[in-house]
Amino acid sequence: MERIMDHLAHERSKAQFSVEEMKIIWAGSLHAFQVSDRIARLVASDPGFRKDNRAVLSRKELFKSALRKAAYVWKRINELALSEEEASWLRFYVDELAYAYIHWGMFVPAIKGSATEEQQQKWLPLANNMQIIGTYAQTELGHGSNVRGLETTATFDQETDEFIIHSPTLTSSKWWPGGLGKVATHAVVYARLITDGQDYGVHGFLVQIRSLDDHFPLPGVTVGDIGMKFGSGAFNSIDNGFLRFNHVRIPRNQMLMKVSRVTRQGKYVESNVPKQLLYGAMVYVRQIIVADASIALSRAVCIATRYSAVRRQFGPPHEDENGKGVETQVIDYKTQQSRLFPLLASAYAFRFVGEWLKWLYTDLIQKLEANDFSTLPEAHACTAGLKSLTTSAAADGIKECWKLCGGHGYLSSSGLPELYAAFVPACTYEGDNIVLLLQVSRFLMKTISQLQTGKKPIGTTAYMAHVEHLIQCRCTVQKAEDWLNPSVILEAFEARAIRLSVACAENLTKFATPLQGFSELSPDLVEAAVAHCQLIVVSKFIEKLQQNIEGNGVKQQLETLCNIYCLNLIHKHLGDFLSTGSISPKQASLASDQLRSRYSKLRSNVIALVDAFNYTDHFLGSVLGRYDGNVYPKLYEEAWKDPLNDSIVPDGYHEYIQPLLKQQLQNARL
Ligand SMILES: CCCCCCCCCCCCC/C=C/C(=O)SCCNC(=O)CCNC(=O)[C@H](O)C(C)(C)COP(=O)(O)OP(=O)(O)OC[C@H]1O[C@@H](n2cnc3c(N)ncnc32)[C@H](O)[C@@H]1OP(=O)(O)O
Ligand SMILES: Cc1cc2nc3c(=O)[nH]c(=O)nc-3n(C[C@H](O)[C@H](O)[C@H](O)COP(=O)(O)OP(=O)(O)OC[C@H]3O[C@@H](n4cnc5c(N)ncnc54)[C@H](O)[C@@H]3O)c2cc1C
Repeated sequence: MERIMDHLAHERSKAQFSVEEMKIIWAGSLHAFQVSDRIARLVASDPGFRKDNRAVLSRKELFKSALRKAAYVWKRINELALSEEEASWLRFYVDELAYAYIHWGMFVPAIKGSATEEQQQKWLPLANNMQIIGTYAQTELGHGSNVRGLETTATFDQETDEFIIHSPTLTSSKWWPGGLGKVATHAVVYARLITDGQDYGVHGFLVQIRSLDDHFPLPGVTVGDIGMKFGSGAFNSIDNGFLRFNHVRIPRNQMLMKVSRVTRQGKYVESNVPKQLLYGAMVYVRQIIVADASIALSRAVCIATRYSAVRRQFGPPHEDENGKGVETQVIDYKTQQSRLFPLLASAYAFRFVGEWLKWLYTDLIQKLEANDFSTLPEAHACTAGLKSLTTSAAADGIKECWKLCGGHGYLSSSGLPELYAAFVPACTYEGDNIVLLLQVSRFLMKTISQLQTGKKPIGTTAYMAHVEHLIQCRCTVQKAEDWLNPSVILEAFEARAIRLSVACAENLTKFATPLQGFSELSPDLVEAAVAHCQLIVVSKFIEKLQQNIEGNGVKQQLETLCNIYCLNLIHKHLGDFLSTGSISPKQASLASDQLRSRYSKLRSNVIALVDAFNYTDHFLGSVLGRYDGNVYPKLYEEAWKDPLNDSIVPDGYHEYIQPLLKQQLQNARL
């Protein structure tokens, strides 16, 4: 036991940089670090936020426990008079999915984004004080991705000045909204607006669905939970629900009227803001999900890295720091490094691109407030594309981390199965990842076609202005060290991205209609979108390194991580880089040499690099990822806690095992 604890301490002593300074870089600022650190400790030390029994709770117990915690969170927020920032850290570290995620993450933003000032003044105080609990009811049984295909109707009745909300078919039943099944009192419902017999497409409406007195559904409302979801714990603590309306009436002023409105006379009037602002809540949440992806991946990487340093298998006996003969730490196997270290690098890369995306979103909101809508298409493409790229990579990465931990990774107590089950739906919710990449490719094709009209591409597509150079340029790498030059890396990624996009644009012209071309070429378009999004991540990592980064050795570690992130992508997508002629086979081989050498350079710092995430043992929720590395005694202790070990002879022995054994005995005697 002592040896293992010493072992991680020894790993930490090998770090070549200031972990404390890196913690600040990871958090984003000294202030963010101090607040998050304080709240993380507060949560970890409060028995009311215990979560180690989640995997063995039944669905009903789990749901009730999530309700209890959500109420306790609210109580603590008020008792401690926490600021909005502190409150959101508290919800984050409690780490239990409940209705509050949708209430704060989607219901409130949807009101802020789509309601008029007057409507906000009425509804936001109620929502902010949790006097009403809201959900975001967009998806239906028959349609999720195709929002324009939603079937719920909101028909204006001029006589009573009301909308009649109705579910005309089974497939129009709302299906999936979180917090809807058993908790929400109100919902932002997306429905087709019909007035004067004309269908004006999908709009948002604020609908009360349950009584505020006894919590029963209001007349005409049928509502319930859609059932168990993948994995134990995870999303089963939340009540994703179904909802059907039978001619439910709401006042006209409960249509969210920022984008367009219906007058007392039933006239449909558009405002001067683009109709896409109706989808504003999705842009907001997609940006948050990119930050979630870096957190989910970094949690898994932290667990797998610490455990890989503790775990030993095979190898010529080494001497440890005390001169004892020991086997090889699995983290020293090159295969383990080549699977794990790129994930560590990705966690940092996603953190920085998430930080940038947050800035982009804030900038967008400021511009929208000034009636400048020019950056909306780019913000939509960036949030959609990066949500897709980072969640797919994080979900795959978490699964890889569990395999990196061998058999013990499969145990609930490793924390990895639940983390995976909780995170993998991020590839689907807030937009299926492929559907979102197709949105990016549509944006790219539009940008390319506009190049011919002389329109200058801006922001993340600015590189497209250099299309002629990027189509012809040749990568200058001659030796492995040349791959450490950021401008060489950037040019290779730009060349690959633009060549894939231009090839798609050229191929599209070969089809009878753009629609047909888009459909036939969609796999290629998705690849082009991935290449563009990876370029954004790479360029934002490189930009981060150009900032003033303080702290002993911190910048050097980030440079190594950036190199690993980029070179590993080249390695994984070699087909693209070679087929587009962005690099040569010889340069690809030099990139692999350099990648191997970066792994060796990173090795002594990896434990400190995961310590810099500053995750408490409570938040990690993993025996394998414990800070002290005291894995084996704790695994043994955890095993004893399983309810099956409550009795020595299991329940069912007398009914099912004993008769069997006795029967065999009788047979044997015969
Ligand atoms: C244990 C720890 C784990 C941590 C996990 C944290 C958990 C967090 C909590 C989890 C909460 C989950 C909550 C989930 C909620 C949901 O899922 S809500 C439902 C979300 N639904 C979707 O995302 C649907 C996806 N579909 C769409 O977004 C769109 O309908 C579409 C695909 C974009 C539509 O395509 P299309 O029909 O072709 O487009 P149009 O509708 O006609 O649009 C025309 C133009 O508008 C542009 N556009 C589209 N969307 C937006 C937008 N959001 N913003 C700005 N612009 C947009 C589009 O590109 C078109 O532009 P042009 O090409 O210029 O015409
Ligand atoms: C855990 C969870 C929580 C959720 N929470 C909410 C919520 O709070 N509120 C809410 O309204 N919704 C919620 N959703 C629903 C979610 O937003 C949708 O499931 C999501 O948008 C995907 O839509 P879909 O289910 O219709 O998938 P589909 O579109 O049916 O996807 C099925 C397959 O078809 C493919 N596909 C679809 N269209 C195309 C296309 N044009 N081109 C190529 N391939 C295509 C997809 O890639 C996918 O492989 C939640 C979902 C989950 C899993």
